[in-house]
Amino acid sequence: MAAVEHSPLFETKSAKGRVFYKIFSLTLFVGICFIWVFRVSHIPRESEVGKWDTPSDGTFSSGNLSDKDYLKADPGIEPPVMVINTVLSVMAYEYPPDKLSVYLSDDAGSDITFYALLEASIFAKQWLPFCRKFKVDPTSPAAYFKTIHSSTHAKELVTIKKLYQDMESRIENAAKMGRVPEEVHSKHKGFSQWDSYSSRRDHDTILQILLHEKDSSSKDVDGNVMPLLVYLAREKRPQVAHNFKAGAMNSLIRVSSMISNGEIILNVDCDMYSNNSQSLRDALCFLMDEDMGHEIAYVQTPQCFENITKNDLYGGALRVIFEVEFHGMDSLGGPLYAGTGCFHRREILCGRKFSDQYEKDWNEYKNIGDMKEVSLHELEEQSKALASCTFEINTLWGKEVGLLYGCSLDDVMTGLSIKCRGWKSVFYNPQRRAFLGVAPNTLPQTLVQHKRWSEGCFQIFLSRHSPAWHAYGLISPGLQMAYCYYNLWAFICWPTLYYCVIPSLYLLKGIPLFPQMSSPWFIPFAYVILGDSSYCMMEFLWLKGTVKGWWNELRIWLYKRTSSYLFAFVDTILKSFGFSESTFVVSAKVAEEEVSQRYEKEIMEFGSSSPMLTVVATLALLNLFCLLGMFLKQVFMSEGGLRIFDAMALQVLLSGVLVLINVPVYQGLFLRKDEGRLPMSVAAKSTALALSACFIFRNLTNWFDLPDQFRGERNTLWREEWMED
Ligand SMILES: O=c1ccn([C@@H]2O[C@H](COP(=O)(O)OP(=O)(O)O[C@H]3O[C@H](CO)[C@@H](O)[C@H](O)[C@H]3O)[C@@H](O)[C@H]2O)c(=O)[nH]1
Ligand SMILES: [Mn+2]
Repeated sequence: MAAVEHSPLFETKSAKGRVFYKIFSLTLFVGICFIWVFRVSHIPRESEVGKWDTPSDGTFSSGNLSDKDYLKADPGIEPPVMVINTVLSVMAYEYPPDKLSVYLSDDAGSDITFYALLEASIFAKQWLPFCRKFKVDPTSPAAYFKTIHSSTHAKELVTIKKLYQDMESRIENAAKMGRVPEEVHSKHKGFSQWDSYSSRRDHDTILQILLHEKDSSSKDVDGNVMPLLVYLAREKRPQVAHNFKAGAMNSLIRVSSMISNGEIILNVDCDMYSNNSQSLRDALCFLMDEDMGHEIAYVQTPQCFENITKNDLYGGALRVIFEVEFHGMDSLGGPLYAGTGCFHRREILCGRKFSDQYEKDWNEYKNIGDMKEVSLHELEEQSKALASCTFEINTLWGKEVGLLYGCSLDDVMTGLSIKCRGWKSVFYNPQRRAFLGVAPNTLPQTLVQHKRWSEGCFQIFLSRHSPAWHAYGLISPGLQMAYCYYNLWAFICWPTLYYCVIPSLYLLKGIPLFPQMSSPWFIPFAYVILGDSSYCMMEFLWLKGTVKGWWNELRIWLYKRTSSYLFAFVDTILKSFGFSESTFVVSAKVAEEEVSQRYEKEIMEFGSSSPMLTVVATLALLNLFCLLGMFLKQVFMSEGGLRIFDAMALQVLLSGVLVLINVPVYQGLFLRKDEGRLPMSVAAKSTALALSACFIFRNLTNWFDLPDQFRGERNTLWREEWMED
């Protein structure tokens, strides 16, 4: 630990093996150039199809500032107990509590979430002193109780655990019943705010200050002040766009400016908790650094997850992004704003432009809430107006101020616009994870999440903030490229789909698309394929992944590209023509017992039927049919023997790998009986689609090939019987 504490704040280290890396990437690039040359010089012309058939070608100082933590929730899928664990974890930061304010944004406006927060504010009176006394970390009670097995303070532990469990069961009961216990309801005036509530999309602003210095009861059991705690459900009306998470964040920014006006804003998703009670102080070190701090707009921590299994079936750990790519971006001006676990300067988030003269006098800061001689009730009423759904009309909120609207990745777009205003960001990746969250634990959820991400990325690419053109000259070219790399995710669906479909169909027909093994052209193909896949695997293993984990990630890589990215691409285009509306599909955070058990066992969960799963299953079957078809023909009809494997080695390899990687899909379609299998409807649709693709393709190309029907030997061997269909 000592070594960690004394490591410098800003340090630029060259990665090891840079020379090797440069040579390697250069040779890969040369290989790719050869492949392009091959492609261009080997385009089949219709009348030449026969030719293709022949096998020949082919440090911290505590200033007078206050920090706040923003969280948001939706009680159906985001259970209140999880949300209050997030809240409690950040309330217990090792930081002067009088300078810490915690706000919970509840976008569903649920009285049960409010009830849970009320309970949490009472439990916190015991929990915070307990954390201080025993140096508890993680400070999320649920997570702490899970990790602690033996302790020197067994008695206290038993007591606090019992308190927690009682609270938990009260909240869970209320959630199960769907209403707050009558006696609680009548005791706390806060609940009366729900009297005029009609639905989660139609209600007034609900705002309640649960803990505040001015309130004498807001002290913990040791008599210490507690962090400020506020519940907010912004006003929502069906006819007014609420702009999802960005809208919620902007309401919080305004409301908090009235109540506490902390200089630094930390935002955390409701499904993450603080796992490192020092991280707040560490992040402040970057922002308050005398030499560099004035350039830094935000400090981003990596998104890490608590529920990743050994071989990470859904590639949820995002290892390469957070352990390699973000560090790389850090040297080019700083990482993306990833939406959670990020410490912002309030004024920069609110639109301030960079200037060399920008200097922050941290001592100048005054807590606005304290300055006002108003009662808590008045403060609440005044703040409510700031969360009204019409407040932003004819203002720059969402356009230049606060989080930007109109994109499913509002956070990444906001981060980019901050960079374009001249600021830098910092990637802070402490050894002890700063935050831990919940990664999706079913395939459909993973695909939906990646669809939202890739769609948002593509929207940014096409928007007026595009890193490709708008950012030109405003951020470094390297950073521009890095942003474009993410922003063009959706576009990669096309080449991936091409490689999943066309070579296999041509394999079925016996037409080589790649050079044969004995041709010199084979070398660049083999080099690029082997070089790239072994490098990716090594990188994955360096990042403490397993070989199976790498294989799983490769599978998810494929599924994302062929389904999430495809749908994201199409949706983005439709949206840009006004044919479809923005949505934010909130990720589920809890799963049924059986689903969780399968997740622990790393059995792929399909469960529901969705167009994305149909695409995945269709491609899996298409490859299976093509490969089987090819083998059958080879065994039963061909006189060419194994020559096909020389002529079409790469196609056989590609189809073969696609079939192997899709084994969980075949199992889900035909072999499994549990609830997590692929539904019958998907099985029927995908089988029909894959078979029709094979037949249509055969007939189509036969139609093209008719004049050459009898030209090459292979033609006669490979085209025939299938034509009877
Ligand atoms: O209308 C909305 C929608 C979402 N949220 C909150 O936004 C957070 C993130 O939503 P979640 O469903 O958990 O999405 P994830 O895909 O898990 O989140 C990742 O991706 C999002 C962008 O797509 C980022 O904003 C998140 O920070 C990042 O963790 C949660 O706390 C939600 O309660 C709202 O407050 N209002
Ligand atoms: Mn989430």
